[in-house]
Amino acid sequence: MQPALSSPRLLVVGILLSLALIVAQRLLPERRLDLSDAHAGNFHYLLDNNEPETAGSVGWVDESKLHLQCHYTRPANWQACGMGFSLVKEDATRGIDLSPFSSIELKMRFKGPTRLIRVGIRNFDPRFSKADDTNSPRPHYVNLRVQDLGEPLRIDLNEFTVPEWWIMQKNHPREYNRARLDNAIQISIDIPDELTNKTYEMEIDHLVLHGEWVSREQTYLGILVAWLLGASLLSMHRSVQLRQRSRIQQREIDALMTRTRELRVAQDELRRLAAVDELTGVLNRRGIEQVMAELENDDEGITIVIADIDHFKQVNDRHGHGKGDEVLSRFAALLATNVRASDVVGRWGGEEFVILCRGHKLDEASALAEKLRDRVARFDFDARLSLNITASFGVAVALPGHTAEEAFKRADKALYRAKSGGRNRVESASGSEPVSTFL
Ligand SMILES: Nc1nc2c(ncn2[C@@H]2O[C@H](COP(=O)(O)OP(=O)(O)OP(=O)(O)O)[C@@H](O)[C@H]2O)c(=O)[nH]1
Repeated sequence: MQPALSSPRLLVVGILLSLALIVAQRLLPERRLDLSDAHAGNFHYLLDNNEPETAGSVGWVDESKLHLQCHYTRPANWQACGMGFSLVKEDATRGIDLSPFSSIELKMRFKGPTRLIRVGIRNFDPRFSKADDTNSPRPHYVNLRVQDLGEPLRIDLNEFTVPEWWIMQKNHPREYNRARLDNAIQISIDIPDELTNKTYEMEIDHLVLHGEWVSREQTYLGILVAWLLGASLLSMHRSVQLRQRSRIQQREIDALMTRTRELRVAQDELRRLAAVDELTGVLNRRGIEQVMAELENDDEGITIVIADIDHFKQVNDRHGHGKGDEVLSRFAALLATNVRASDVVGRWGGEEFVILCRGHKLDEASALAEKLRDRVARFDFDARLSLNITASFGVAVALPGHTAEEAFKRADKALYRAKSGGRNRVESASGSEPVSTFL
């Protein structure tokens, strides 16, 4: 199944969102600050000299304070003709950060015998500017040709430069002379020319700062950061998912291994049960055959003792089949407890049992059979009934390299002799040769 947060789907969503942001940035309305708007409470003032009465006249033509005329009648130390637009409110040292703005739009009319007018921006820099020194805020200027003033002009804020005369005059460290408009307190328009005995008139139609609410650079940076953030979140999400998946897989592997172990134990138990006689708990015929096959390959040879209960039919007849079963169980237990741990006891069938021992010493095997015979004869199989039984034993050995099957046949023949010789006896097959067919 495709996960809800699939990578291709996220990629498409991310691309669409990025495109939408780029388009939205372009469609956003402009940031505007109209300094010529008479109703916006902007403060305009005249740029003139200190003694306008004596030196001439600079004044507003009407109450809009956007239209001025100046005429100096005699030269003075310092003269000015222009208007200023204040960018401060109560605190004269705190202006406007113009970095969100990119340009100034200016439309004005001008009359007078000069070729250039000057647009200036004063930036208050607390490192060296003083509130009571109007020349201390760093000036930035752009000169405009009078002949270009017929049409509205767009002046890029990057065009403004710090004038040399100010740099010379102040002698500040170099970094103070760099153009910087982060705390602009005034924008001015004036005439950088000879003023005496000349008449100038200027009228501002509009003076508007333009900028973007969110710049293109900010938009692209935002998109880039969002992509990086998204990619990191996605890779974190994926790594958590992978870790969870690997934990689940590990748990499944553990469960499988546990199940395999359980199955192996159950299989071993089944195998064991398949080789065990249900009534007596010793090996059954299948189990005996397996052990015989294993011992056959042994270097030490194999000893086979066959034990057969005498007249067992009478036990069943006299005491019932249930009692007969009990006797069989006890007989098996008696054999098992009287042989070595390395010997194997099994029930061949009915009342016939087999003891398999490693080695091929016939006298030792006969002694073992004799011991068992004696124990059986003296064992009380039921205290209440005083049930005593006897058993006959046939013994044979197979030398290394000889088959157990052949030794088994000889042990069986020996057992037959024990039975026919009166029972409650041990008979051993002489040697280890194959049994002749007429025996
Ligand atoms: N209770 C019981 N009896 C069994 C079982 N298997 C075989 N028998 C009985 O064992 C008896 C064997 O009898 P026979 O083969 O005549 O041998 P026997 O009576 O022991 O006589 P000999 O072997 O000649 O001494 C039969 O009556 C079988 O029914 C068993 O699992 N339980």
